[in-house]
Amino acid sequence: MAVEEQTNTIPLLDQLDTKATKRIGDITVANVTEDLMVHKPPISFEEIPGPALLKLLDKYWKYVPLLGTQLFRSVLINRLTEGRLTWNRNIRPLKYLFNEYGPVVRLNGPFAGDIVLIHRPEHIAKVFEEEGDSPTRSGIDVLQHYRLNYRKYRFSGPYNSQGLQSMQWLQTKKVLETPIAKQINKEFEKFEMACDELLIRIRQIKNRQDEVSGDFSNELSRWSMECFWIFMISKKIGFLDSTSYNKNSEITRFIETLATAHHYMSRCETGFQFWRMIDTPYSKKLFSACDIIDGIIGKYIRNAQSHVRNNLSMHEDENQHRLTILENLLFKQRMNPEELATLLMDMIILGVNATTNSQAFLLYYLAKNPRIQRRLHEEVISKTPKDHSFTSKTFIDMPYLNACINECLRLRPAFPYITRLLSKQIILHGYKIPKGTYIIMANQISSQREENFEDPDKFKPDRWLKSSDDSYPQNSYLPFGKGIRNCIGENLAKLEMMLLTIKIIREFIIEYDYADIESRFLMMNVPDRPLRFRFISRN
Ligand code: HEM
Repeated sequence: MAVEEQTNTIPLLDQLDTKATKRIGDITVANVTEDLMVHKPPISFEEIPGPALLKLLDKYWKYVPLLGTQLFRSVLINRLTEGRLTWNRNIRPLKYLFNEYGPVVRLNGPFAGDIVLIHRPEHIAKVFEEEGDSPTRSGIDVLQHYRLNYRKYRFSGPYNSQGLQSMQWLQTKKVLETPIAKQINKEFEKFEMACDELLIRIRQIKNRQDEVSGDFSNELSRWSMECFWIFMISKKIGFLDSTSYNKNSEITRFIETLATAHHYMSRCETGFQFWRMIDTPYSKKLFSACDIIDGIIGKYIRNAQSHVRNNLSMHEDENQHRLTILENLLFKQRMNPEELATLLMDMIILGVNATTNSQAFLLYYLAKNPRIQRRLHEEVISKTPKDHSFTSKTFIDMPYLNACINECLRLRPAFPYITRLLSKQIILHGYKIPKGTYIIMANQISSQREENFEDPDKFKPDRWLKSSDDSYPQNSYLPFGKGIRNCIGENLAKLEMMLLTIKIIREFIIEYDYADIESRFLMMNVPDRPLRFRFISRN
């Protein structure tokens, strides 16, 4: 019998030997002996509850898909929720499905493979246990389309990679661990400078009531982009320099184009996907934004190529420590420039944007919780006095700051779902789930369920300070994913967020006076209102 089947063995109640008992605390329980165990065969895939199959193509027009392709094929929100939910681009439809059908929900794909939605930590654990050594995740199909069909690239990026490409990428990712850690440590000073520049900018742009304008997210975007390039090429590009705000500057164009690309990527992925057949107004806008981003990225790649050719003799180990991450990818990992361009674009459109939005939510939660902000300020001034020189060790000794970031990512993980394509059959909750099924792990839902986190809707950083005995169930909180396809930028993103938060809190009290900011799902959680924070000087 398969191992999976044995683990689903349960005793039948009417076969319990009630005389043979033992005590656990105040409770008397019947002993269950091996010979009383019965083996329940797994339940077939077809029996997993879920909304009924939609076969008729014409009905399809009524429905709006939620996520990228895999979901597009199946999630027909309006029908699935029997009209009770309108298309609002957030996580509620999935919550509804779990409430309606239980912890394992199957969505039949009228056009392609089925999808299974899960949220329980033990089910998520099982998927990761069985993910194999080259897991595949659902990618951003419209970006894949752009690369493979429009640009005729060979490779569609790490978020999409499968098969051999996936193996190559995972190899590269492993080798990069040490250079990435070194790079983050080495460039502290520059990361600090980027944060200081954002503070200067805040002082300049806030009005007489200390309020910044609605497009403060644009400033955060410049800051996280500056940090990203420091990380990649060890240089400050100047995203926050006053000259770069000029309407015609390349930097302004880059930032605006990034926002455009994000907007239309989300439109293309979540609307009806005509772009698969013909160029649509949205896909045209997305592709021309991607062309601009690709062009700028290409320039950095060419600079790195000529820098290495001109300045370094490439005798392997000798010069390894002098290579930037970008140069390392090009010359040590021998990534071809096309592949590198796709990697950088994904990192920018997804990773840099994720950092921007996570930082925005963090500032919002601090503004809405003045007591928490006060306590954080106390930790900040005691651990990082004015002349403090920052190193990666600074943050280890700041449990409350860490707790605030964890709590923000619990409530607003940048990516509310993690996906995997099953590489083999598994049993979940007694159901047999075949190889090739897409599993959607609703990370945001599991980190907001009462059984995993007490008072789940409240911003309570204290919960992260408890001893490990009281902590949350494993796999109920995975903002950076898990396993070998986890986020490569986790340490960078956390460092950026910590450094900027320290600097802001040291200088300002943050306030926010308007309606609550919720999240909107634009392929990631994005604040649904302008970030009109007040930054009140502490002096
Ligand atoms: C707060 C910020 C960020 C969050 C919350 C975040 C979250 C995630 C998540 C959930 C995944 C999928 C993991 C999985 O499937 O198991 C991921 C993948 C990835 N992230 Fe991030 N990310 C962030 C910032 C960044 C940054 C700044 C970079 C670039 C330096 C980056 C680069 C990547 C890459 C390349 C992958 C694909 C890894 C692979 O397929 O092996 N991320 N990220």
